[in-house]
Amino acid sequence: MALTDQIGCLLGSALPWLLAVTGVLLYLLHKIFVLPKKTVPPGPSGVRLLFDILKAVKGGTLHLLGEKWARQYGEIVMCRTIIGNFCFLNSARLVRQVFTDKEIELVTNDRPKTFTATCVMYNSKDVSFSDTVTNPNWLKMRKLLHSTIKFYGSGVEKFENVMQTELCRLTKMLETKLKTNGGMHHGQLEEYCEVELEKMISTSIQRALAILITGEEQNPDSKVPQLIGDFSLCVQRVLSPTIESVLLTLPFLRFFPGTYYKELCENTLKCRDMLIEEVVTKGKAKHVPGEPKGMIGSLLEAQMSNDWLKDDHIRTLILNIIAAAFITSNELLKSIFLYMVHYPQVMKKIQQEIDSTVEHRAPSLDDRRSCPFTEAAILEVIRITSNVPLGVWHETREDIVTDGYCIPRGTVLFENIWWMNRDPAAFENPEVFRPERFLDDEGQLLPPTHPTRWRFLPFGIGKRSCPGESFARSRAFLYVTTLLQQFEFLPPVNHDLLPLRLDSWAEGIVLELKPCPVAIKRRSQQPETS
Ligand code: HEM
Repeated sequence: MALTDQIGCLLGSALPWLLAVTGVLLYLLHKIFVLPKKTVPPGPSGVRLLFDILKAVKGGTLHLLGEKWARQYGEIVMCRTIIGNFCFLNSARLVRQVFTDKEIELVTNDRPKTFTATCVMYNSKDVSFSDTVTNPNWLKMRKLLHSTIKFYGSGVEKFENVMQTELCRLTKMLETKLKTNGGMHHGQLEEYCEVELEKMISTSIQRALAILITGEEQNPDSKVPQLIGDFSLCVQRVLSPTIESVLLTLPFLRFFPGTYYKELCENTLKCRDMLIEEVVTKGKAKHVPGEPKGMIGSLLEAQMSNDWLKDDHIRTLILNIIAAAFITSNELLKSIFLYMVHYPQVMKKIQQEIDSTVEHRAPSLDDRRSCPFTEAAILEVIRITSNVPLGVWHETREDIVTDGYCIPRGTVLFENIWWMNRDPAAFENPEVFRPERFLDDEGQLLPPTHPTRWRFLPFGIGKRSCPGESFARSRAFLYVTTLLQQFEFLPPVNHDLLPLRLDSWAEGIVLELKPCPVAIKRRSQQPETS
């Protein structure tokens, strides 16, 4: 055999070995020099992990598990399981970086697939639970939703008038209740009575929302306020992590006779369709071009100049606004008044501020500037209750690298609002209810650029941040000032006062305060009603 043939033969038989060794070497080099830059974030692992997650989802305590892991692993926590990857973002710095960094924001702001979007939101045609992939009109819809809420949400005369009229109705109703139910309180005959906080607040918000959306006064037989409450409650149930995860995995259960899932889905769709009929179909029939009434009117007006805006889009926009505005505001207001009962000294300070600035007239949104303590108290309730504890979940569309860690494509991202508001590195003595933490030395509200406010992200940040922040805070201000101007909120006499304990709030994407009776009493220096 010629020498060249022998070399060829030798090389031929050694080639696979050469390739294998080179491959291993390249892999090791890659592992040593490239992979460290793409290290997966720290986090729990092992056989118990999936069990712990499922148990927390079932018990509605995923935010508490997130808190435990944040304490254990730090700013970023990754859980890799056979059902998917979950990543907890545990600081404002990191949340800002992941959701607003120009290099990655386009791939960190999608939503994971949900049963709610598919089933309730007409096959993902909405804003809250869809994204640019599932809904090609998402960006245009989000802008429209923002302008609709903004126009009706803050500083606008119409919003203020509607809220003041509704609050006047609510205070009159409470006065009538006081007159008819007056009784003994602390040994003295006084006009006080017990009210069910949740009923009082939710009925009032339902009415106000009905007027803002339809642009019409609601006569006593209008079905809209009740439907707003019923639909929102159904969405809150479907969206609870337990139900949502079961229905997402086994969607056929919604057709399974005799199950809670079937009943819940049927009720949700029934309420949705009745609400759409009352608001959108009837609103369309009454709409006069050029004379829009309410939010539905302005959406119908926008439809005339936007070919892409179909009826399904208008329906989902209305459903998104109703569910988001009702559930969150309802929970926030209930929590605020419960905190007032537990912290009478804070209630008194708010009342003093109202007495000295608003005096006897009806509070207005302009008064926000001269009532910094009230504004701070509202922010402090938002902080301490963190009632949207893990935000609305995001999903990564591609692998991303942040802080040197690699978060793979398809990972569900949780903005760990619950922990961020409890992190002692962000808020001193976080477990203490102290509105002053949002005030400067002169008693003025800290500006949004101040480090304390910068670390406070209860409404999210970036492309998916809550478009209803201003709406929610303006509305809370009008409720708090109007009711505290006229009433004291006290512990109930015939029931125990609901304690400020973790288990006083039930699970959900928005934590829900349990039934909470409180007593009210007319303030001794009675301001005039408007
Ligand atoms: C205390 C009151 C509220 C809180 C704490 C709150 C909080 C949040 C949070 C954390 C998100 C998710 C942000 C993200 O994905 O990064 C969100 C989204 C949203 N909120 Fe709010 N919210 C409140 C009130 C409202 C109100 C009153 C409205 C409507 C008028 C509203 C409408 C929405 C909508 C439509 C989204 C989805 C936005 C999107 O997916 O692009 N929210 N909210």
